[in-house]
Amino acid sequence: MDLDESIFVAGHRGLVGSAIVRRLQAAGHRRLLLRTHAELDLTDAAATRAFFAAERPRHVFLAAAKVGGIVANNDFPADFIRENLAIQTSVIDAAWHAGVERLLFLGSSCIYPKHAPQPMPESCLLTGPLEPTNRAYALAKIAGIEMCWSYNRQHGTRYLAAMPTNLYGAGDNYHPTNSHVIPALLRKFHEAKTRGEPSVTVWGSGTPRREFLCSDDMADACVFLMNLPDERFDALLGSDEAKTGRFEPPLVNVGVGEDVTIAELAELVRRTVGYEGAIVYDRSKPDGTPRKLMDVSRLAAAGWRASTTLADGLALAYRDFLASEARR
Ligand SMILES: NC(=O)C1=CN([C@@H]2O[C@H](COP(=O)(O)OP(=O)(O)OC[C@H]3O[C@@H](n4cnc5c(N)ncnc54)[C@H](OP(=O)(O)O)[C@@H]3O)[C@@H](O)[C@H]2O)C=CC1
Ligand SMILES: C[C@H]1O[C@H](OP(=O)(O)OP(=O)(O)OC[C@H]2O[C@@H](n3cnc4c(=O)[nH]c(N)nc43)[C@H](O)[C@@H]2O)[C@@H](O)[C@@H](O)C1=O
Repeated sequence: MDLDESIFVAGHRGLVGSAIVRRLQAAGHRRLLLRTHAELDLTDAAATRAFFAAERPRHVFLAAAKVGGIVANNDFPADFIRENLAIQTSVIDAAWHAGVERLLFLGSSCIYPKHAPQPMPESCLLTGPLEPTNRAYALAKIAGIEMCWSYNRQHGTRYLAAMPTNLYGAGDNYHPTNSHVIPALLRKFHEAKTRGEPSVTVWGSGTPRREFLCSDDMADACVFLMNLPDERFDALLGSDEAKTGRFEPPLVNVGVGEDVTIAELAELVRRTVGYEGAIVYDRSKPDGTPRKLMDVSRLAAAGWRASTTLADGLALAYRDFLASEARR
């Protein structure tokens, strides 16, 4: 991406979108196209197409989505499937009409089967039943991958789908119930410390394993992928199964390649916050997928690795949580 080419970052005020903007600005990109949800509702296909026709972005990072943790996904499946299908359909189709050169669609590791082999390679897509707590969201994301693949096959576009593992970092959603586990635990441990409470309740059994990637690393991976030279970018676009007989969607996992149990994570967050009370488990809350570890060999072969340790990332995230509380 040249520094003067126009780049649309959809969802630029979110966890990942804001990190992508910081990363692009640090690299000197001068023509970022940014619209808030209020300025442009990406579920509105006509408005999205008009925006693309007027602004003609060359590159698109599709980081706008309806996003939430395990309980939000489980409680509002209709919202998750409807909004995500609508956003990605509007943006991918408008990008094609406007002649966008490259588009990066962000999915999620929950697209893979609940009992996928660990670590999960891209090739295990569509090989088994999904985790029920986020099946609606996962199916929307799978449809997004298929859309990228279909537009590439039919229209010769270059749309790549990147599947991030669980993310956290500056600008996260710290809602007590709708958020993901790291922002939720930062809030819970911090509030228990400041109120002098004897224990913190962690959902589920503590046994599920998760892999956590800092949003700044995620943004770095996204920009790395979009900057790959043509031949290496195109190698990630897979192949047309009708012609090759091979199931190779335009898909790349983004993760760190290591995971921890939720109990280990809770202990790390407890130490990060400096809370000295006990941890108790609420087994009435869902565990979700038992394990979700990405096979990141495809991305590593392309030349990218994560650089932030979980301990450093948690310290950064806790500082961000404190800053966001101070602004309230
Ligand atoms: N966070 C995580 O752990 C993971 C995230 N992902 C994926 O990464 C991507 C980014 O997620 P993340 O940054 O965490 O999400 P956030 O919720 O932090 O940000 C999403 C952004 O999309 C915007 N948005 C939502 N709906 C619309 C709409 N209809 N029109 C315009 N803008 C809209 C939001 O704006 P507003 O807030 O104003 O509605 C927000 O700025 C998503 O595709 C997500 O599925 C994948 C795996 C894990
Ligand atoms: C990124 C991913 O995010 C969602 O899936 P998930 O991996 O299950 O994400 P989570 O962060 O919400 O939970 C991880 C684990 O942590 C446990 N847990 C403990 N205590 C809290 C807690 O207080 N809050 C939350 N949210 N979880 C907790 C929780 O019970 C679970 O075992 C998908 O729906 C989907 O959106 C998706 O793609």
